[in-house]
Amino acid sequence: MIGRLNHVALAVRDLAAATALYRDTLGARVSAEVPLPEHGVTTVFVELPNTKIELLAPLGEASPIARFLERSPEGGIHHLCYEVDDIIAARDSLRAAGARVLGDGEPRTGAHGKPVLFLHPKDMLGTLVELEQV
Ligand SMILES: CC[C@H](C(=O)O)C(=O)SCCNC(=O)CCNC(=O)[C@H](O)C(C)(C)COP(=O)(O)OP(=O)(O)OC[C@H]1O[C@@H](n2cnc3c(N)ncnc32)[C@H](O)[C@@H]1OP(=O)(O)O
Ligand SMILES: [Co+2]
Repeated sequence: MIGRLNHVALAVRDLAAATALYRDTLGARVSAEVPLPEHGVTTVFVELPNTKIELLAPLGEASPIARFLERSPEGGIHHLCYEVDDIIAARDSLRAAGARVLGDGEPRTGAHGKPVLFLHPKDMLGTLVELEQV
């Protein structure tokens, strides 16, 4: 079912500083900031040869990463995103296995314009998992 690792997401307080660290200190290629108000975050993608790092900053009052940053003020690894061929088949199979799909269970359009879903961290070894249909 799951395929390539599409990205590893880091929640950060200061997106400009995080972008400068990856661009200037780590010498990586980084995208422009992209606000995703429907997801309550602003994102920057760090392009690596074998995957991407998604830098996430809260956007708006109801950001889903706000409490994460309250718990971890320095930021930290927020989620892993795996690619799937068929997100509905994956969702239904995971539900049958007892995993909780977050939100209303319907895929939403993610940062890459593709359908995404999230699985509860408590069902995924303590790690928030995102699935992206490619
Ligand atoms: C889709 C656009 C873009 C893309 O790549 O395309 C993105 O990735 S956007 C990313 C931001 N959006 C989301 O993360 C949506 C899914 N996330 C959620 O719905 C929430 O973050 C949720 C429900 C996972 C946690 O929300 P919150 O922290 O407010 O809930 P709790 O405080 O009640 O936490 C419950 C329980 O889970 C633990 N937790 C929370 N977040 C994480 C995490 N990222 N990794 C691991 N564990 C997490 C938290 O510590 C609580 O544990 P407990 O033992 O009960 O204290
Ligand atoms: Co993501």
